[in-house]
Amino acid sequence: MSVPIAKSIKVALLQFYAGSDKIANLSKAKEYFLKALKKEPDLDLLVLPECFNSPYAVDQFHNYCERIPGGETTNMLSKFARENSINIIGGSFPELGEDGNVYNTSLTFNKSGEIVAKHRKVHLFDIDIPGKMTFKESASLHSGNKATVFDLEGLGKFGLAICYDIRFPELAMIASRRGAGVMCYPGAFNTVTGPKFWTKFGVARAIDNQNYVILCSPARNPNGGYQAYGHSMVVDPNGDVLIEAGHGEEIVYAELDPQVEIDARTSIPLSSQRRFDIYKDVSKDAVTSAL
Ligand SMILES: O=C(O)CCC(=O)C(=O)O
Repeated sequence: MSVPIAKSIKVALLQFYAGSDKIANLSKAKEYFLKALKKEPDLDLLVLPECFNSPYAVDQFHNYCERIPGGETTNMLSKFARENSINIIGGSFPELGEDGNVYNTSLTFNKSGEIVAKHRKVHLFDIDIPGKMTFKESASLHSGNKATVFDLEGLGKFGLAICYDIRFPELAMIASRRGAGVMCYPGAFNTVTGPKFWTKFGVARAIDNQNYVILCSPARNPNGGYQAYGHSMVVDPNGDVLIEAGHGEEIVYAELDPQVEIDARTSIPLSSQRRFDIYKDVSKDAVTSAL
């Protein structure tokens, strides 16, 4: 029986908002890292929100984008992870790709500061709810073209996607079929769709796949611009919300217990009851998780 998460994982979700000064945003991220580690020195994992080094605005992404590796955001995250021997899921920030296009990209670093995962947001946030919310990421961003699943040494297997990606259950399913025990979404829902959907998606992806789900949002910015929903949360494999932030700047902490996941999967054994023979019109990925 493979074990999706290898040990109890102590995680901190850093919910803060970004301003227009990129260097100040990076300093703020570092300040929040240090705050979290001071409060909980034995943390295994730090998680940042979507677009933590720039305003969340389609006309701004190209002003903040940088190369990976080599850019100042990647360098700061890598250095902090290495110097503090801590794993970091680095929210997301605008990446200048080798093709000259800009992507909304999330990096994960291991304790040695190495990049172990890179996810480019696959589903761009293009919606129009008349009079309430219009957003068109595709006006300035290009989309990624792969699902992201990776190992964090000593902790287990993770899936990673960004915000709007959560509306497409396939990415989380692929991660789960490949053995992930945790699905993480840095995400910046807003005050229109957040109250209606955010928690439901977190719970749905957890129950669908019987894994932990981490949602990490920016805080609401009192100085205007895009208003994120906040409410960073951790949901357990039974769909119970373990911890939930408000909408201001704060850090929330949770512990992911492997036994809860094992119990959920063994008592309701969805993975052995799946009928891939009748799902032929839905993508089917390699199955490596035996639970
Ligand atoms: O799906 C939603 O309602 C919000 C998505 C979003 O804000 C994003 O993808 O950044």
